Amino acid sequence: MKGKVALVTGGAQDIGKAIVRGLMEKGASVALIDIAVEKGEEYKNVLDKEFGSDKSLFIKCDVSKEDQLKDAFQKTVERFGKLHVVINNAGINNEKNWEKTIDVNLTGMIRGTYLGLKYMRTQNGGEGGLIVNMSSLAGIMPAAHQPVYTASKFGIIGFTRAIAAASDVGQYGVRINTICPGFVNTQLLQTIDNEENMGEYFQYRDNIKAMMDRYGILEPTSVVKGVIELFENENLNGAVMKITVSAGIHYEEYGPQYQPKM
Ligand SMILES: NC(=O)c1ccc[n+]([C@@H]2O[C@H](COP(=O)([O-])OP(=O)(O)OC[C@H]3O[C@@H](n4cnc5c(N)ncnc54)[C@H](O)[C@@H]3O)[C@@H](O)[C@H]2O)c1
Ligand SMILES: CCCCC/C=C\C=C\[C@H](O)C/C=C\C/C=C\CCCC(=O)O
Repeated sequence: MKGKVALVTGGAQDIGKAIVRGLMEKGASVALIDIAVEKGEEYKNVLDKEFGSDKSLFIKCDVSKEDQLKDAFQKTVERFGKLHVVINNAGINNEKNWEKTIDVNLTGMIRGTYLGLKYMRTQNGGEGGLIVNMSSLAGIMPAAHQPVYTASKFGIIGFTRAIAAASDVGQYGVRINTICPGFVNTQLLQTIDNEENMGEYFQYRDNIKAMMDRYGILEPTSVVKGVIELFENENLNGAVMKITVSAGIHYEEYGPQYQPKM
């Protein structure tokens, strides 16, 4: 990771914040992109003291806004000269304002992938690299009280597997993966206690809490381990990583995939 440049969306808090630190500890320079300005600037100050002020960059950006996301990628490359790792991690849980969930979780992630490819594809003068799109176990097993969150996370997996195949066929030099964690101990889990997020599914919050008790809750560091594994193993393009308390890091197995002839 030494000499590599990474961009992490939703990097000011919880899973994204832990990934930023994990990549910097391995020697990367990191741009953390987040809508939360105070948290982002505060974290950047902490990182400056630990790693040096030239090693990270905070950029205020709403990933659902095309211009802001384009600008964030451009600023990252202007500042660090290149780009090797993109972690499209920013995500929300809002079943009431469900269109926003699609805008942030799915549209933002698709745009983040295309922008990553723009700067990283070898055909464009990039040095290749890795894109990780944060899905969820809810992208594999439908979560009854999160239908739109589930749709966004299924969409991330479908898009990522398809674009990873395109990268193979087109020899982009970029590996593209999804990570699907089970419950992780973050502020996102607090949203189930909020009617503004859950809408009509608010009444089922105790069922969801019972699931958390049954399956257990991961710490963000487990997800960091997943990212490092995907960076270090170059043979996993398109793989869908699952992380659970009971089985740790493992991979979803799919049937044969349509593969155009080269
Ligand atoms: N916590 C879990 O149980 C869990 C499980 C599986 C997957 N995930 C996924 O992991 C990712 C991170 O989740 P988390 O639990 O750390 O959530 P979190 O709410 O704790 O943190 C999300 C971060 O994203 C930022 N963000 C939100 N909307 C944004 C936007 N429009 N533009 C830019 N930044 C934005 C927030 O400010 C925050 O810093 C999400 O994609 C989530 O769906 C979480
Ligand atoms: C069931 C939905 C809970 C919604 C809580 C709010 C946001 C959390 C989102 C996470 O991405 C949900 C992650 C996983 C839910 C699906 C399966 C449960 C875990 C099963 C297991 O660990 O083996």
